[in-house]
Amino acid sequence: MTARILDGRATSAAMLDRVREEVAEFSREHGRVPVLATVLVGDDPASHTYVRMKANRCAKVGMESRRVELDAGISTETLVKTIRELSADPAVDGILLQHPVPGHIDERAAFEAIDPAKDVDGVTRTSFARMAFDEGGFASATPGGIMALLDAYEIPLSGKHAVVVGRSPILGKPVGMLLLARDATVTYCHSRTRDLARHVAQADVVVAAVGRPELIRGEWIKPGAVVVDAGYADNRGDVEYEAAAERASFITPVPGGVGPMTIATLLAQTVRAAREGTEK
Ligand SMILES: Nc1nc2c(c(=O)[nH]1)N[C@@H](CN(C=O)c1ccc(C(=O)N[C@@H](CCC(=O)O)C(=O)O)cc1)CN2
Repeated sequence: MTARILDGRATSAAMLDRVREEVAEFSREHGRVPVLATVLVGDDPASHTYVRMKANRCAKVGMESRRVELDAGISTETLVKTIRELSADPAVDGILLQHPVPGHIDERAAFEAIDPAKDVDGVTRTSFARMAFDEGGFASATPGGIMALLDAYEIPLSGKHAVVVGRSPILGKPVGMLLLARDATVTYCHSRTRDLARHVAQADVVVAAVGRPELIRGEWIKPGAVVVDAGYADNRGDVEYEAAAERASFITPVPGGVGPMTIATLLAQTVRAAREGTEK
């Protein structure tokens, strides 16, 4: 079997076309465009690239982005204060704090300073709980993007065994919850899992979200499985792509799979936040 590609570039482009229309409609109705504030701490080149990509995509759909760049040495208190100010600013609709922040900063405290109504990246406890209870909060951007990609290809999930490799709060954990909400049977694997290969080999759907290039060997993939690779370290996936593609029915490439869907989801959720903000 040779897998069909789950094309995140094409799917996200279609999503962004819809976002562009929604932005135009919002602008006609409210006389302004939605605003996404991005907060970046420090000099990590990859993080700078991702924030720049987000700002570029905002411009392409007619949305405004406001970039806040902070010195690597700032304290948690200063970061929290900056984010609280953005949360209180009526001109800002959505807030994104680029992960990771430098090690001395309490990232959780910084995430929690985001008003849940503006948490378009789905990183707060409130968003997580709303996701877990299926109460319509903002999804974490990458998990939301993964679900949108699976839906675009009409991949059935109900009753399927999904194995999520990784348990980070903004990726592995929430994607498992979203799969569970769609009636998949979910197994989480992580760094202490014994015999990862055995678990992966049982999966109808594999979501690789560990950030360790090619950790998942192609020969582990069950023939016909759907493989979603959310790895992005150095633009390399967590899955041994060529070998996995020989066995899978569908597979995401890296680049061109999950990454573009992450940004499209972030922007879609920003327009939604802007709309919901005006309904209050
Ligand atoms: N606050 C957040 N921080 C981080 C997130 C996140 O969702 N929220 N995810 C990652 C990084 N990330 C977004 O921030 C991200 C990574 C990769 C891509 C992407 O589209 N990659 C392209 C390839 C890159 C290129 O074209 O140069 C691809 O896969 O095709 C988007 C977003 C960690 N931090």
